[in-house]
Amino acid sequence: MEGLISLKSSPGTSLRSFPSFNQPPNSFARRFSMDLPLRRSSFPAIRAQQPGTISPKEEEEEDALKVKEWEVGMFQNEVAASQGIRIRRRPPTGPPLHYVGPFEFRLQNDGNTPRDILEEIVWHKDTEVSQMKERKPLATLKKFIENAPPTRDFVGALKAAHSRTGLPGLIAEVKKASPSRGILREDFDPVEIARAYEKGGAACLSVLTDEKFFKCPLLCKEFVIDAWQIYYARIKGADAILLIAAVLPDLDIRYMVKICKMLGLAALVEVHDEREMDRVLGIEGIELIGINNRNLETFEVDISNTKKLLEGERGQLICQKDIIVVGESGLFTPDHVGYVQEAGVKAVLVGESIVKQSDPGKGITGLFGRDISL
Ligand SMILES: O=C(O)c1ccccc1NCC(=O)[C@H](O)[C@H](O)COP(=O)(O)O
Repeated sequence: MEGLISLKSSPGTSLRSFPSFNQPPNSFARRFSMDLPLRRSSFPAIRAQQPGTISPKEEEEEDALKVKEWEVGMFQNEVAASQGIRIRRRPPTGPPLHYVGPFEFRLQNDGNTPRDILEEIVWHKDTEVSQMKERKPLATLKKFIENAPPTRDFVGALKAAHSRTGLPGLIAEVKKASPSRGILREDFDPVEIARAYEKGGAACLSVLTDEKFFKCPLLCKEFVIDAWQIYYARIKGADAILLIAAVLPDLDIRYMVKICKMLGLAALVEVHDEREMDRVLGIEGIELIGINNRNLETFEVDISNTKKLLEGERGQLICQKDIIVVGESGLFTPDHVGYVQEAGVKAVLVGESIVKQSDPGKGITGLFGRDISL
């Protein structure tokens, strides 16, 4: 699965070959009719496994909301915009990334050109997922899942690390490069780095999900835009998956969280500002919230963002709901870790500061100011 490690455009493929090229925008109707059953009664598996997570009244309200959205024919971008989401989904004409021959080109305009890196990533992901779904339809993935080994307890591993060390449980990120920082490590051996993290005391790993060599539970760090990706991550060995509130409307998050539960995956729901935090706190069944200190549209990093989002009523609600908060991005020193811990996080997700070290395991000791493997 392509993730943060390989955020490159696919090699010169013509937009004509993309199956979704001529399809209408990703309306809820089209997407849910393809990926997920709509009606309440068509969710027996989810309901059977999740007794009591949602009251009948809430279910009715949820269904009414869905039907309403279908009736008024709201497209996903409109629903998303109404929730303050600035990221738009890929338009049917797609981004003008590929030109076919010297004489064919498309005029760029605001509607068919991504506004920022996150939007570009999401649009690219849309074409990539469409292609992958053609090769491996959902029905095929479901058959694999029937025989897949059980998932490891991602949230449990973070809690255990926190109680063992008194420090935030570490999700150590294996990444070669990032859009904001470029190449982080030339001699990139993901298996070796992950082993060093494990030895250095990481509770969990954030990594591409096609490797199965580690005891630590794995977070599939992806730009999830389609439920298909969750099934795919599960068969590739993920124990948890990232859902980004800046990209996904509430309804998508709700359904995706349910799918994660059904598949035994933890969902790390990532927020960056107060509005996203409030949206996510309004969704039932969320166990893990990541506060990203990096603005994914501007790349600005500010670790005081974690503190800001955990102050006052939001922090109290998070405690009441027993949600584990993960402080993400821009953590380089024991002071940084102490600062976000003081703000209320019980786990941290760290990439750059440890992946760049010649011994990433020792990088963890440097980050926490002591050996956390003991
Ligand atoms: O890191 C980026 O440049 C980036 C750009 C666009 C979308 C996501 C991006 N990064 C994801 C992350 O937030 C970080 O990989 C993760 O939180 C670790 O951050 P750090 O410790 O600062 O490497």
